[in-house]
Amino acid sequence: MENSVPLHVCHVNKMSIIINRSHAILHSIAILFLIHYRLSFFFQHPQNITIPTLPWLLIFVSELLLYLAWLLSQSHRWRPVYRTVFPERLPADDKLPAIDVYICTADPKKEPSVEVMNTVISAMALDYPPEKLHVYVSDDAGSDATLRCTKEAWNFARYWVPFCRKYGLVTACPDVYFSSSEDGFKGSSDFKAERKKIEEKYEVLKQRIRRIVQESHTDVAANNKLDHSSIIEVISEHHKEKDEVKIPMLVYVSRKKRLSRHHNFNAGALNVLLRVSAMISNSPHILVLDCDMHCNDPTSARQAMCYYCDPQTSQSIAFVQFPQTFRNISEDDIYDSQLRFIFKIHWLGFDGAGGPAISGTNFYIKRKALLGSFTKQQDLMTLKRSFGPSNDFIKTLVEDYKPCFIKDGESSKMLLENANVLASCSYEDQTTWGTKVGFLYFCVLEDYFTGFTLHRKGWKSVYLYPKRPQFLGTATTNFNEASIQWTRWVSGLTSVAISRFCPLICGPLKMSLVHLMCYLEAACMPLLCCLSVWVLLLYLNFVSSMASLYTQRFRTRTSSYFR
Ligand SMILES: O=c1ccn([C@@H]2O[C@H](COP(=O)(O)OP(=O)(O)O[C@H]3O[C@H](CO)[C@@H](O)[C@H](O)[C@H]3O)[C@@H](O)[C@H]2O)c(=O)[nH]1
Repeated sequence: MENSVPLHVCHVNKMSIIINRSHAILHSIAILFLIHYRLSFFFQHPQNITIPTLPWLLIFVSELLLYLAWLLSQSHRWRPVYRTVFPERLPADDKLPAIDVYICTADPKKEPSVEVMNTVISAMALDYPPEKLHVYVSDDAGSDATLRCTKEAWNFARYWVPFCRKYGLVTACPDVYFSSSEDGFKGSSDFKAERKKIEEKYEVLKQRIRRIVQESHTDVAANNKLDHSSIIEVISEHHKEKDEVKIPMLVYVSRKKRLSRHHNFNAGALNVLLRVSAMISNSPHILVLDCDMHCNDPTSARQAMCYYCDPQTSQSIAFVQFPQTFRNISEDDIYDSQLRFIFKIHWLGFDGAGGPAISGTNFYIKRKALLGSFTKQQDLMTLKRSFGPSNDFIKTLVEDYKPCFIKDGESSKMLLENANVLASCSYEDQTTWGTKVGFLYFCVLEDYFTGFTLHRKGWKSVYLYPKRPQFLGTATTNFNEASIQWTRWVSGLTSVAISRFCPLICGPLKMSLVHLMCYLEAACMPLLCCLSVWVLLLYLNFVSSMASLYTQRFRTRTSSYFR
């Protein structure tokens, strides 16, 4: 495709760059003076040294750690950029590439089903050709209730999606749409009547979901979320009647789980989806969503495609990241649940340096970046060693391969059986899944580590921060939840910082120094801050023991004086 007008532009804010860099230089000069001051203490004549050396050294080490943390944090301020896209300039719908949407859920008791189904419905309502959009729900709990709710959601989507398309709704999530007064009092009488009808259907959907969930709570033989077989169901094929308006395909996937096996959390679920979806739709692009993160605006897919449809960027860009925005933020937000410092500051600088890290959810990623692409001439045995024994899956790795999973509206039984094998817990044994291909398992933050590995290999990424939030989720709002989440993130980042994958050791392959510093800052910041505090505590400990020593001496002297 040849475009005389660009599909996207990148703006560099020169003024903020000048201010940030001047501040960095001035600050560095001040730091150099401080280092000189501290160091000169050690080169004094021993007779002039009146202060004990150890506390001086401890303070100095602590300061050095904080200087290093400050230096790394400058990487985000070095070249912040923001981007604008022009989706209206995209080629015609028939030329757009297909997209698979992955929505992962793990526990129907902790993750409210109404919310999860709203995410599913909003993804189905994305403004994209329906035959090129396939939505996959991964249910790690293997819950019958979630499967039944997904079917109900599909039923509702048959009315909701055409309604959104017909009236060009800007809110794709039914719960948000109906709970706000958006469009409620405007529009023609036809629109108002139709809106009322859909709203009633939505109320029925909510009631049904709640009933299903209640029944599952009272069901004695409820599923064991840690031990169950795999289930793959193409929801749409159960409805044989022909709908006038096409809606995206919806597939329910629950991977096999056994108590004796490690399942690698979200990354494990995503890798199963990568394999199963390859057999069904094999779309070249994938949108990953957490189950509590609904599509707030239907245009995100077209916005992301502005990079993938541009021949100049399509080969190098692995993923397009959108920020995480939340709808349940309190006015005070004392724990910064919005993560403003990440999504409003750091990611803009990360983008200017080579591309942001993957943020777990809200990103469009290229299948090729995760799996590689191969020709028919590739050695089959080598591929099997890497991707596992399934011939059918290996066929899907060949570029532009289209699986014939669905024929005349029905899925092929044999391919469905094969897809179940791909979702078994032993499929990844003796393969490179999670170590070299797919989402990587090395640390609990699969997003950070997978993004870092892609950048190390030379892939780029972009950060899109449009005015209207494209995705909206629920944030942690109390101390308990926030501390659990932060503990997981910090321990994940620290495990990378102290491993052989520390960006300092294995980073500088195909990344710029500033980009490397961005990754290094994320990995090392918790460690650097803790270490500096630890050294300071050592110092305080030293000071207090010295103080008690002096008080003791003083007491002994004064008591001997009065005797
Ligand atoms: O074994 C698991 C664990 C989690 N999930 C799903 O993964 C998503 C994220 O998990 P959550 O426990 O909510 O983690 P958060 O800390 O809220 O999520 C952030 O951090 C994670 C890495 O720790 C990323 O995977 C997420 O995408 C990112 O939003 C949710 O939809 C879960 O249902 C699974 O499917 N299987």
